[in-house]
Amino acid sequence: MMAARKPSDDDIAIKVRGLNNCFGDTIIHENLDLDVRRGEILGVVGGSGTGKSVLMRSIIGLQTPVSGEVEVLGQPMVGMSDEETLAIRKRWGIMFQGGALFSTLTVAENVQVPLREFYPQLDKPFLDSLAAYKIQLAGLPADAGPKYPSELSGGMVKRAALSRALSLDPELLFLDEPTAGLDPIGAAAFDDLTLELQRALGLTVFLITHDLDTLYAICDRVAVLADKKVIAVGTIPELLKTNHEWIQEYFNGPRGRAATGAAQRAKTAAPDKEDA
Ligand SMILES: Nc1ncnc2c1ncn2[C@@H]1O[C@H](COP(=O)(O)OP(=O)(O)OP(=O)(O)O)[C@@H](O)[C@H]1O
Repeated sequence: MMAARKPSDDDIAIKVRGLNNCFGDTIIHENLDLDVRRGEILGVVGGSGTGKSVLMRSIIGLQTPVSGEVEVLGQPMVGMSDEETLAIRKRWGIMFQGGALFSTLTVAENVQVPLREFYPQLDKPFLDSLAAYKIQLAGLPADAGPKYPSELSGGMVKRAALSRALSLDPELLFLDEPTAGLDPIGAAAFDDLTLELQRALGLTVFLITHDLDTLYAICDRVAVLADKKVIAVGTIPELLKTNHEWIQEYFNGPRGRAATGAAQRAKTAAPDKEDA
């Protein structure tokens, strides 16, 4: 296990500079800059269609930007050799929106997909035991392994997707709207799990969300996408000091106020809990 380190500007896991993306005539990102500190949970928020998923796809190399630089764990993502691409892909895990599990594979087989791709020499008993461990790590019961995604509840699908994202022991975890569609209790449980795993495994987490409770509960900092770029990055109290209309509406609207109240009540109930 890695020792917990305080995330700092001196240790950047993901660096994005001058990113430009467009589809046809539609500009999605214009000169977007972002730093994700190693060891932090960075929440990424923004209105629908502001380009959060496209940003994630640009970082992991699924979207070739028109221009700009992306560096992940010190590795420039443009112009990589095949070996470099494989080496960097081993170091991250991704949970796509909705889980994106293979419906014809069981949970255990889904978890084994990245393991088989990167370590084809592993034999079946070893793959089975690795999958069982990852399934347990994501808080699923052991009997979830042989089940198909269609046999799982929404919360279990998320956990299965998380266990697959953890299959390669990643340093970086990308989560695209992990609590979308979960009831509040399920969402809070998933947040707790994310935080627990992040702390225990020393992960850096890039977390796209619309869920204000998630931001308050587990994110170290929040990056706000608007006007085709990241308009602000900081802790929630720091963001609240900015005058941007969307930020004020988002955090000070009825849902934002409810989430602030809930976070304050949780803090009062557990005053020694580390600030998120
Ligand atoms: N492959 C594509 N081809 C054309 N347009 C695309 C493509 N992918 C995304 N877009 C467009 O880019 C914009 C940003 O999409 P993106 O999915 O990144 O938004 P988002 O901020 O993640 O939204 P949401 O919060 O609704 O998930 C949208 O207008 C979308 O329609």
